Amino acid sequence: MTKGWGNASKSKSPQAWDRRMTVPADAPILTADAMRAAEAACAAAGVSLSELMERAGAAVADVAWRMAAGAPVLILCGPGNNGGDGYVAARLLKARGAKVRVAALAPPATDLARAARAAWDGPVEAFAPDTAPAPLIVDALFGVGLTRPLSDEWSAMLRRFAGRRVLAVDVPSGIESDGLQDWLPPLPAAVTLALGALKPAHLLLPTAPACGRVLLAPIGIDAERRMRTLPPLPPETPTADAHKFSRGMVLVRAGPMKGAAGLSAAAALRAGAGYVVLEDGGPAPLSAIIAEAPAAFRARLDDPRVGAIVVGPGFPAGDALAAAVGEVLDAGKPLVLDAAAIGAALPRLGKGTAAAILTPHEGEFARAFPDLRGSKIERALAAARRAQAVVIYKGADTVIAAPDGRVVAAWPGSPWLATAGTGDVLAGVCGAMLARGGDAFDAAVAAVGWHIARARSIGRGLVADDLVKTAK
Ligand SMILES: NC(=O)C1=CN([C@@H]2O[C@H](COP(=O)(O)OP(=O)(O)OC[C@H]3O[C@@H](n4cnc5c(N)ncnc54)[C@H](OP(=O)(O)O)[C@@H]3O)[C@@H](O)[C@H]2O)[C@@H](O)CC1
Ligand SMILES: Nc1ncnc2c1ncn2[C@@H]1O[C@H](COP(=O)(O)OP(=O)(O)O)[C@@H](O)[C@H]1O
Ligand SMILES: [K+]
Repeated sequence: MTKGWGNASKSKSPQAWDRRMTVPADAPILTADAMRAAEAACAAAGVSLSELMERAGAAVADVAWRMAAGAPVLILCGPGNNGGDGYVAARLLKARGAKVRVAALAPPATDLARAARAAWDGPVEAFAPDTAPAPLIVDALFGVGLTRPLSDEWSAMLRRFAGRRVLAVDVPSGIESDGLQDWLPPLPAAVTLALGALKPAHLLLPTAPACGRVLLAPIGIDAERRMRTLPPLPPETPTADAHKFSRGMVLVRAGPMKGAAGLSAAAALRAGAGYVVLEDGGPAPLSAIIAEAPAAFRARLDDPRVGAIVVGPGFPAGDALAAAVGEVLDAGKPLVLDAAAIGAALPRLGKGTAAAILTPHEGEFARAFPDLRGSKIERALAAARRAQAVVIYKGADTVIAAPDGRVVAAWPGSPWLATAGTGDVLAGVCGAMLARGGDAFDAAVAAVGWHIARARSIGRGLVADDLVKTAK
């Protein structure tokens, strides 16, 4: 990833988390290249690009109409097709009776944008340092075609509108949509209307907070579903004939910091595992956890009812961890590997080992996969392929990736999770979801969804124990 904040962002501090930062659930995500391929497929299937732009502009006009609520609108148009969407929206808003002004940064440079400009019958101002603002600004300057940071001059012109309500078309201008650069936009948006699909930058740091509330206008693009946003949580009700072992049995291997493994074990129980065994148990938030001495725990590794083993929480790197990881890998059961257990297991993963979920945070990821480059999505995918395991690359912008190319981006989570021990909880929840049987990627997605939903329902004052102490 390119370091430095680009010209646009020198004076910016991170935006406070805001409840209005939302994204649609289970929505497709496309890179700029994939977007262009989808656009070409549409054209091949008989939907013209001008029809796509008309649909995009109509969706922008709809959202702008509601946001403006009768107040004047200023639409800023760039030279490309993002600007084209702006001209279409201007025409449709004017036809609905809205008070619309258009200011252009440069003349239209594509055939589509030229046609959209020609169909707008109102005046076009030059976007300049003295352009008068309006209560609603529609940012249609640059979308997925941005190839370099905005100039200082344009950034300053945009910054003058800070504090106004801003609707960004596709992405706030200045953002590199694939999430490869950390350029921040000079004018963050209250609402971003993603066209056809969400883009990685809507869901990854540092750009996601600047997109505000992200809405999706489908516009008829047939986006493949390999990459998507977090789906709604599946129902958790046990089947009528459930018994404790059919709901999944989870083993949690403890290290020297026993509280961490205790949290994982409690989380596995709370997330629906029917039976949870904690090796050499120390303090644990729930007394329903079965604590066993190391010898008895080792004997358990062969128990055919075991659905998943969790190792890593509270277990620093060293010989003891290497031995513990070796034993659980030999057991051939589905695994959750957290913290230093990831690096310890890596050389053996994918060589006939059972399904595994790895749960690295940023530092652990960098230690285990120091050579990987690209966006967080690309790095998570490359790690998953290398380890032949599902990777939950944690953080405020958690990304879940599978070796077969599936990705779920979980932005926005809950910032109340930024407290010690919540990663131990996530590892235990992964254990519960994995122990149900089924696909490890689906288990990881369900675990992240459970974790975030639980954190949101608790909110202010959350400590890791709260995630597991009560059913609600
Ligand atoms: N795909 C779809 O299905 C649909 C896409 N649609 C819309 O199209 C948008 C993509 O349009 P796009 O490809 O024309 O690119 P766009 O973002 O308008 O910018 C390109 C222009 O900006 C210029 N330029 C770039 N960076 C610059 C900089 N820093 N400073 C100055 N100039 C810079 C660049 O010039 P160049 O780099 O060639 O010098 C070029 O002239 C997409 O986001 C969506 O809104 C919808 O209409 C419907 C369906
Ligand atoms: N700002 C944030 N927004 C959403 N989730 C967060 C944020 N900060 C941390 N998290 C989540 O909290 C958990 C923290 O895990 P980790 O760093 O391993 O903590 P620990 O090792 O203390 O248990 C992860 O699931 C991470 O995704
Ligand atoms: K834009």
